[in-house]
Amino acid sequence: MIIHSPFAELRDYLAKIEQQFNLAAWHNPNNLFQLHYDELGLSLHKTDEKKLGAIRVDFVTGAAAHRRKFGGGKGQAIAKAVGLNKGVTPTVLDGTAGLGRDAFVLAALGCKVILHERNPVVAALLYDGLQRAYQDAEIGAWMKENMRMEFGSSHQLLPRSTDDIDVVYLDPMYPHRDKSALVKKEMRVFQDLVGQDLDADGLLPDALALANKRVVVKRPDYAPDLNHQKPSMVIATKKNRFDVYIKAAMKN
Ligand SMILES: C[S@@+](CC[C@H](N)C(=O)[O-])C[C@H]1O[C@@H](n2cnc3c(N)ncnc32)[C@H](O)[C@@H]1O
Repeated sequence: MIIHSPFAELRDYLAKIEQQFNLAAWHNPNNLFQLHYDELGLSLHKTDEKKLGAIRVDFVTGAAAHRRKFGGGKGQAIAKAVGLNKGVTPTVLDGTAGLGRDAFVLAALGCKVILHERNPVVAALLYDGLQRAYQDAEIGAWMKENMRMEFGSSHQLLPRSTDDIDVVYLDPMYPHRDKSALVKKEMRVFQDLVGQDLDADGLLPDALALANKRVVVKRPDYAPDLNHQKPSMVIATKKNRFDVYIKAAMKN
């Protein structure tokens, strides 16, 4: 897979991304997926579903900017799940980063977040989104301080981590029941791009070994417990739940 772009001056940067994430070796079934780089950065397109539009990572404008300014509050389920309290801002390792949405929510709430992503195409999108954010005059320094990614599988990276991690956050893919338009476009593309993360159970023991305080697993409400392991507590939202495995109390 190569990155298409009208900008000749970006060839070196794009070649670096192609190389870093080994995009040439990635199996692109029937050339279904394409990567483009335009004035808004790197984006993914699915050629048989033009209506879906582009999928890209944007930490700087739109919904991300709003969230950064207004946070979303420590009352929201994800904040409760990772144990955010007054004065407590844990270091979180997001072992299944995807496009970094949840990681950004956590960073906006004050956490320092390390992101792991193993899918080369998703990792390239995430990397480019982070690079553009790092260069932003307003949030660049804050982003560099609070969000960094590592390309690879958490199956290898979690046991090797030397970071002092309070919380490991996991949100592996799980088969969606709902095939209707209700399933967000991004989720549908992800199903085809990434598959089902059938090896996700194996992440829990490594996550529990690494986290000082807790492991949080995001699941659709109908999914079984990860690794068939009962959580210490469950925080339910409309369609998802956060299974929380507590190791130690959150303190400053
Ligand atoms: C459901 S998405 C995560 C979405 C993410 N929480 C967000 O808010 O954008 C799951 C992602 O985890 C990645 N993933 C699954 N297992 C992984 C592993 N063992 N190591 C690294 N990434 C993994 C998949 O490639 C996929 O991109």
